[in-house]
Amino acid sequence: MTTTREECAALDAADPLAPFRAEFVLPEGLIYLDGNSLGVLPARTPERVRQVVEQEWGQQLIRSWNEAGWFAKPHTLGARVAPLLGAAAGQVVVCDTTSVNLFKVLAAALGLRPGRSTVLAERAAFPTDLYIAEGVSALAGGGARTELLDSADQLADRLGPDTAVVLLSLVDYRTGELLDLPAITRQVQAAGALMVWDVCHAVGALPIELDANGVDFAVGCTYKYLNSGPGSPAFLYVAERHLAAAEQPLSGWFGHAKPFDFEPGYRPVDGIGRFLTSSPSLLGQAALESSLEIWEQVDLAEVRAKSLALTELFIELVDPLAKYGVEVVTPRERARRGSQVALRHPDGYPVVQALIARGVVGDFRAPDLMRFGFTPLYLSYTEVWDAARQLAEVLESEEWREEQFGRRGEVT
Ligand SMILES: Cc1ncc(COP(=O)(O)O)c(C=O)c1O
Ligand SMILES: Nc1c(O)cccc1C(=O)C[C@H](N)C(=O)O
Repeated sequence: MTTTREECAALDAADPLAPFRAEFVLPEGLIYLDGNSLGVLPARTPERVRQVVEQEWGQQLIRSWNEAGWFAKPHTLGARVAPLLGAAAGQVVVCDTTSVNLFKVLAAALGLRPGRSTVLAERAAFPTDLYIAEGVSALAGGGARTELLDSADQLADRLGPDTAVVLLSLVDYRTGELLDLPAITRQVQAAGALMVWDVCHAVGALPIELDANGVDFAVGCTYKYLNSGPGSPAFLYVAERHLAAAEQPLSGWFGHAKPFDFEPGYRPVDGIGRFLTSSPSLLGQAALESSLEIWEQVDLAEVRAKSLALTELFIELVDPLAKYGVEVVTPRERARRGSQVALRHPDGYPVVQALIARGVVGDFRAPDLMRFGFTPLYLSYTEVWDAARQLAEVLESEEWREEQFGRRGEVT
């Protein structure tokens, strides 16, 4: 028995998260299934950004560094992101980008494991993570190198006395697979290595328990499920027990013990502040501040429950599309699934383009994956039903073959 549109409407009527939809700007007639790449605009954000521009910058000018709390923002925002990560305060700062933060924590982690020189990472990781790991390994000296795993399942064979750090994404950006954070963290630490999680595709999509699982380091972005806008500042987490000894190489003045003493030598401040480098981007932070006001009202258990229900519904509705060559790549087991569904199709690129032309926005990742992100705060069950129907129509009509939708292999 397939779920009907009427049943979806009933699920929407009973949805405890439904009121949050009014918090977001959703373009008329669009079903947005790409919030796993760029989250939508919160309705309250333009006003908050305007206030920072016109009031804090325009009127208060330089006084805002103190009076509007600009200096402290990396910390105050870090403390507000921390609950989304299952982290006590004092271990999270908001700053820079995911790539830059990854550079800092990987270098710090390598420094905490002298005598060990291997970084293990998944071959299928989001490429910037691998590029950064390569860069850090090259700079670390001592023959440090990054080695790639075909999957995290290989850890049992590959962890060894030379493994310094393991870097993994909690949710895979392509397949949407969710890894077992508690078990993997334990396994890595049992081998004497340190665990770094990239939580870009997990934060705001499901509860994350960094402290409870003794994670060493984590990094992530705020422009996906957290809705803070393109290029909004990222965050990093360093477990309290590492803060005294951890050293990061981007030793800019914001990480200095006394930045306004303008000393010639670098002296890192105690605590998580040593992972800061330079002046924060206040406008991006204003947007994050605004979206966090929404997140502070959200129960992450409800988000996870709805996320699983939405992805399950979509999988159920697209399963019959196997007759058009569609294969569900995302794990069906709840415990192994993040908040997106990836479908394999040899002509995934033009199919996604045809779907976008119909007002259903997903995306495509080479070589053949169509990705659909499910954001519980602003997506309804009915929209998921409608999106699956539109996909079925695109495949049935073969309209994706039209010239305008391009061909496989084109870049999005
Ligand atoms: C898993 C993952 N890590 C890192 C990044 C890169 O982040 P940034 O460009 O903000 O450094 C992304 C997305 O862009 C991502 O999906
Ligand atoms: N960060 C992005 C950007 O600056 C431009 C285009 C896309 C992105 C993304 O976030 C891509 C995303 N991480 C992905 O999962 O593919």
